[in-house]
Amino acid sequence: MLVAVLKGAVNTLVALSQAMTIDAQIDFMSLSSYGSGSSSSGRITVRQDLSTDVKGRNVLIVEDIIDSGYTLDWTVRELKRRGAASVEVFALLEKPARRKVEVPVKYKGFEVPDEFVVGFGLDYDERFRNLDSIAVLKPEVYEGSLV
Ligand SMILES: O=P(O)(O)OC[C@H]1O[C@H](OP(=O)(O)OP(=O)(O)O)[C@H](O)[C@@H]1O
Ligand code: HPA
Repeated sequence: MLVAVLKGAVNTLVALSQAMTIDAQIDFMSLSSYGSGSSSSGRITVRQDLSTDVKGRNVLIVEDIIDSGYTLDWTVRELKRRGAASVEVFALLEKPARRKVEVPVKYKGFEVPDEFVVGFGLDYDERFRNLDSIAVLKPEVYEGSLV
């Protein structure tokens, strides 16, 4: 089954699941650690939990971006703790320069530089998620002068 980490992974989940040729169940977990900043607080908040018991299930976590790795590390541990038979990861984007925790990623999309990116589900302070492509946010925006 696919487990998308909302909100950011919503577009990635749609694109990935529609490209798959096998039947896959879908569920969602809404996690947050960024709030209105551009770096992780390191504290994961569960805004909304899965509706499925993952015990005994083969899970593919679908993430939009791995930055510090804190969100993914927490998610992998949590799904294993709940008894998933296997837990693997698909990540559309990775930002290696910012990594604090290493988590194995089976299916990788693209590496991005150490810049804050938005669009295709990714936000800055809940903005820009509905851009149809991924863009680098000008630092002036998150450094304050345009907010
Ligand atoms: O590797 P990390 O440093 O943990 O960052 C990655 C996570 O941060 C973002 O989520 P966020 O907490 O902003 O919530 P959102 O998906 O609702 O935007 C993104 O969607 C990832 O889930
Ligand atoms: O670069 C990013 N953009 C949006 N959300 C994020 N969450 C972690 N890194 C990012």
